[in-house]
Amino acid sequence: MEKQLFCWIIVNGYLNQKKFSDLAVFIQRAAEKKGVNAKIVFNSDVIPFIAEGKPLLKGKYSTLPDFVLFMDKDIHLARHLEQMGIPIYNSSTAIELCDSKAKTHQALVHQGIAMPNTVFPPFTFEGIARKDFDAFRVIGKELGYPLVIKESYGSFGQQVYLIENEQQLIEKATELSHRPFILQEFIENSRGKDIRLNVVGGEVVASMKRISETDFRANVSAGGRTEAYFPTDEEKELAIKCARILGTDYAGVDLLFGSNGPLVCEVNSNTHIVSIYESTGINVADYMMDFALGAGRKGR
Ligand SMILES: Nc1ncnc2c1ncn2[C@@H]1O[C@H](COP(=O)(O)OP(=O)(O)OP(=O)(O)O)[C@@H](O)[C@H]1O
Repeated sequence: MEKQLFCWIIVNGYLNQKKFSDLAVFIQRAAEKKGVNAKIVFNSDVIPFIAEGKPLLKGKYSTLPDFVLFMDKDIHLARHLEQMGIPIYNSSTAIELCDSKAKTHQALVHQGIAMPNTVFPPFTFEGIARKDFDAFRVIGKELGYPLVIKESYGSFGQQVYLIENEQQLIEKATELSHRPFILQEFIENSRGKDIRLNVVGGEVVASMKRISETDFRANVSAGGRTEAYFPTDEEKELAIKCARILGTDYAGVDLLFGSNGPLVCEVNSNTHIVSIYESTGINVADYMMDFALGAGRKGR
């Protein structure tokens, strides 16, 4: 009899526990349907450490998994598991590139990917460079107003700000002086709407449109609603290309409606697939499981 496979679904143990638990249970059900024994593991419950030059784990577990679906952004844990020889999806490199909006845009820039004009402002962790507001005045003139500030590390639209004028720009740059961020031209044509394309193993498997009547951000947590969406070939191609360049096995690729075609907004390595199921009836977790089960044979 074939040995039953055992996987971990790793989710964040610190933030919004309910949201991450719902996501993990959703994936766990998909695993069970395929005969895989899946355990939900919070990143806070496993501690990577190096002892006598070897990567080891301490924490609440008794058996190591055959593979891991990594739905968190804990890059050190992800890399540590790889160093222990455990196959993980997505890879730590892909997670790292998606986690930082600055790194995502820089990874995509030479690859013919359409994106909003984007600026990487002067930055030091001491906040010194931010005191040079002349640079921001130049950036404001270059991008025009309104413009968008996005903290490099953020989710659910909570660290994305619409800046209407120079005064607001200086205030926000001061407020964020110790946190990395990027600035972008505001894509007026996409105000309050965007699309999310879920790409698994190089194919678009589900898509939805997010719409907000009240906020420039289309995020559901910012009051947006979702509906099923049928992407154009151009949109699909762009999403697949972004997922491939960033090395993701599965990704939620967000696109904006540019006036001359789709523009990449960002790429999520730990995409929340429950709302896309609710609006399309498509269970992305089934595809993710198939990918993980087949990846050994096909290679990444
Ligand atoms: N340059 C832009 N022009 C117009 N709207 C934008 C722009 N960038 C972002 N938005 C809007 O703001 C929302 C949040 O931005 P973004 O996706 O980059 O942040 P996030 O916090 O990572 O969101 P998520 O959790 O959905 O991944 C987008 O879904 C989009 O509706």
